Amino acid sequence: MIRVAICGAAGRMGREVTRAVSEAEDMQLVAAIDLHHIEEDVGSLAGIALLGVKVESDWKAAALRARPDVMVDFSVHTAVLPNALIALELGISPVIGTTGLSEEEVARLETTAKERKIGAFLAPNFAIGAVLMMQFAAQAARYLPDVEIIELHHEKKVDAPSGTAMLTAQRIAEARRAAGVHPTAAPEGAFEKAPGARGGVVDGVPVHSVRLPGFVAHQEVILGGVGQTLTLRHDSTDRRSFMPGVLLAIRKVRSLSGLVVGLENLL
Ligand SMILES: NC(=O)C1=CN([C@@H]2O[C@H](COP(=O)(O)OP(=O)(O)OC[C@H]3O[C@@H](n4cnc5c(N)ncnc54)[C@H](O)[C@@H]3O)[C@@H](O)[C@H]2O)C=CC1
Ligand SMILES: O=C(O)C1=N[C@H](C(=O)O)C[C@H](O)C1
Repeated sequence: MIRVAICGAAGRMGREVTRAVSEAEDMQLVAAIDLHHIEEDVGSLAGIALLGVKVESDWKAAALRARPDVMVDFSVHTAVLPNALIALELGISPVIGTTGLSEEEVARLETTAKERKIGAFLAPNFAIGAVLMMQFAAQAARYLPDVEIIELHHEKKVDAPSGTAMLTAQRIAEARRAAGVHPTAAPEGAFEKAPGARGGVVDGVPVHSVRLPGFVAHQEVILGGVGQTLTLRHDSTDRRSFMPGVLLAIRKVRSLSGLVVGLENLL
C-alpha cells in the first residue's frame, strides 16, 4: 500500500484526488491537509463514504504523525514550495500539480530532491489529451513556426497564463530552436491600442488567457502558414480527466531520480 497525503484536500482538485486515491486498491489516504474546512472529514468533502481522515491545517505535524510515502499537492503557488520542502526534508516524495511556480522555485525543488536523493514529480497538466496536445504543438511548430496559444479556464483560477500554456510555449520554443526556424516579425508600426491585446509573450509565443464561468480547463494552439491554419484543441470538461495521470505519478514517483517535470516522462 502506498501511504498518500494530500495538500489542498478541500479544493476542487484535492477533493477529486481524495476520491481517486480512496478508490485505488494499492493506496491508502493517511492525511488530508487544507487551511479550510479543518473540522470536516475528508470523505464527506469528497462526497464519498466517510474515510475517518480529518482535514488538518499543519502539514508538517500531519506528516510526522501519519508518515506518508507520497505527498500530492494541489494547493496554491505560494504554498507549494514550502510544502514540498517539508516533504523532501522528511523523505516523502512530492507529486505536484499546483501551477504558478517561478523558475527559481522549480530550480530549488530540483536541487533539494537531488541532494536528498528523493524522487519528486511536477506536471502542470495530468490529462493525457493535454500532454499529447503539447507534443503535437511542438512537432508542428518545426514546420509552422507562427504560433499563438489561447487558454480558457474557470473564473476562480488565480494564475495566468496557465501552467499548461507556459509549458506548451516552452516546448514550442525548444522545437523552433532545434529546427532553426523563427516566427514572422510583426509589421513595422504595429502597436497595441489596448495594452495586452496581443497577449502575454512566453518564450516568444503570444499567450491569451480567458477566465469565465462555464469553463473547466481548455487550450487551443493555433499555427499559421501561408493560406492555412492548423488548430490543436484540448478540453478538460471534468476534473476526472486528470486522475489517471495523478495515480500514475503516485505509483512511480518514488522510483524517480530527483525531480522529473512533465507527465510524458512517466508514460
Ligand atoms: N496539474 C494539473 O493537472 C492541474 C493543476 N491544477 C492546479 O492545481 C492548483 C489547485 O487548483 P484548484 O483545486 O482548482 O484550486 P482550489 O482553490 O479549489 O484549491 C486549493 C486548495 O488549497 C488550499 N490551500 C491553500 N493554502 C494551502 C496550504 N498552505 N496548505 C494546504 N492547502 C492549502 C485552499 O484552501 C484550497 O482548498 C492550481 O494551481 C491549479 O492551477 C488544477 C487542475 C489540474
Ligand atoms: O487551474 C486549473 O483548473 C488548471 N490548472 C492547470 C494549469 O494551470 O495548466 C491545469 C489545467 O489547465 C487546469
